[in-house]
Amino acid sequence: MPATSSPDAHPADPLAGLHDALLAWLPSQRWFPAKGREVAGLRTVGHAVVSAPGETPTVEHAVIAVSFADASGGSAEERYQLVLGVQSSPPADVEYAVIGRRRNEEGGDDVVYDGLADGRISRLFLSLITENATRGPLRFVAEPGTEAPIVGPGRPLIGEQSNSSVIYGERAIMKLFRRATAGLNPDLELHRALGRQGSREVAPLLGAIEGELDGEPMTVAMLQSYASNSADGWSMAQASVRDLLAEADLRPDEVGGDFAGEAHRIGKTVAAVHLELAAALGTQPLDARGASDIEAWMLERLDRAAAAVPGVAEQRDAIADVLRGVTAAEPSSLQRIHGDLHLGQELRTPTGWLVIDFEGEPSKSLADRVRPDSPMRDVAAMLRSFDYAAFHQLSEWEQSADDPDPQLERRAQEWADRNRSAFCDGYAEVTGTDPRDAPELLRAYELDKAVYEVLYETRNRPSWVSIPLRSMRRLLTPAGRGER
Ligand SMILES: Nc1ncnc2c1ncn2[C@@H]1O[C@H](COP(=O)(O)OP(=O)(O)O)[C@@H](O)[C@H]1O
Ligand SMILES: O=P(O)(O)O[C@H]1O[C@H](CO)[C@@H](O[C@H]2O[C@H](CO)[C@@H](O)[C@H](O)[C@H]2O)[C@H](O)[C@H]1O
Repeated sequence: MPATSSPDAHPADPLAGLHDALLAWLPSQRWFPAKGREVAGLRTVGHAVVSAPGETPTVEHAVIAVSFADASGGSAEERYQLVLGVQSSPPADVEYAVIGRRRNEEGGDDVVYDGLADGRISRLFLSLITENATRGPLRFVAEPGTEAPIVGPGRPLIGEQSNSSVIYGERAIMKLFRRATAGLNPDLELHRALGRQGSREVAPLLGAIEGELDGEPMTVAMLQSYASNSADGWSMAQASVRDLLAEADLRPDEVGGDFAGEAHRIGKTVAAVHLELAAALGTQPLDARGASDIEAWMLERLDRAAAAVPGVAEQRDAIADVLRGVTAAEPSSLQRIHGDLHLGQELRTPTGWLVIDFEGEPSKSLADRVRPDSPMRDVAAMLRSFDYAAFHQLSEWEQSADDPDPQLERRAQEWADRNRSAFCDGYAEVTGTDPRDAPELLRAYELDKAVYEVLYETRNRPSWVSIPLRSMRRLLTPAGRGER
């Protein structure tokens, strides 16, 4: 069935003439997560003009609701934020971002385009933040006590992103949250809490844009200090694994580009963030009741993954047994955590590591993303990421080689073990608690993450799914239990 604009779109809907163009444009946007799903319709649920009368271009902020024909791949309807530039003839450098044309009040046509592509619009947003301005329902707020960045145009960040960011002259970075959700976005909330705690493990928050959805506050965007001259942990780890697989006769500690020193530092950084989050936002005991709630969420998501992926369904009962390890574990504590940690969420700066993107797993509801959880979830997610780094290279190598080499698989496993262990050592040094001392809890969280990843990869990057499937099998064997 072809996608149509919603029949209940109000004639006064300012985007009414643009629905079909938007429906054609959305699937080509990296941040639009529902690429494979059949779209049933679109309606505008929020709209405001942000530019002042007479300002060129006209800038609009909109929230659209996209509904899907098939609800089994996720929610039946998802809401997204748009910043739109509107001008009869916009400059040539935003041509690539054009969405479509819309009739204007004079009876002519305007071009409507993705506003973040236009340096004039990103400059306007930055100056409104520094002025603590209000435009319609949008409030632009500078973070108290921070130095105002020099106002200038931003350049859109090109790369793999769930949201959309613009960078201001290597000084600041603004992220527009694409998924529109009523409530305070945890990325903003936790950056604010950590910044006020004096954290050196996150980039300082410089400001935010706040709006409204369903009569509640909503986070539109977040501005923070830009760490220039930084590299992300995933790229660095990939370079290290590449060196190892090229020198298959050597051990991970013998080749150039050994990553264990960095893995140890990342462990210390994650531990410091956990201590700071606990100090800023408190802790609560992980008692029998809390553990049984966590077990119930894990089992629920296991069943969702099993319904979608046969490889998970086959192992469902064995996985469930491991997940029940959460209730068998010693009492510990719950607190706010990162929630979706991986090597790509760590930036190596000349002075240390920064943790970014505290939004939590993108497919979870806001209520689930802000729920206190065990810090073990983050630790387990990092351990998974070391596995990913090692085995992603191997699976690529295997796909291109005629004759798979078992020696390389052993080497990749050595790389993962060495770095997982260095990470845990670093974590234990700072918190005084070694994650490996709670092996059943750690294993349950690692397996829960692997199950999530199998579903994530099936929906987003099917050629990667063998990586978490391989780990899932390893975590179900007795040999996969030991961390040391
Ligand atoms: N403070 C920062 N300094 C430098 N680069 C950053 C900073 N924050 C984010 N980035 C870059 O932007 C990318 C996307 O940021 P992220 O917060 O992960 O966005 P998303 O939620 O869209 O995935 C990161 O991978 C990193 O390259
Ligand atoms: O970065 P996001 O918050 O959008 O997180 C999602 O995408 C991640 C991939 O970009 C995904 O992470 C998985 O792949 C990583 C390698 O690309 C690997 O390091 C992680 O360990 C693995 O989980 C993440 O799960 C997903 O929520």
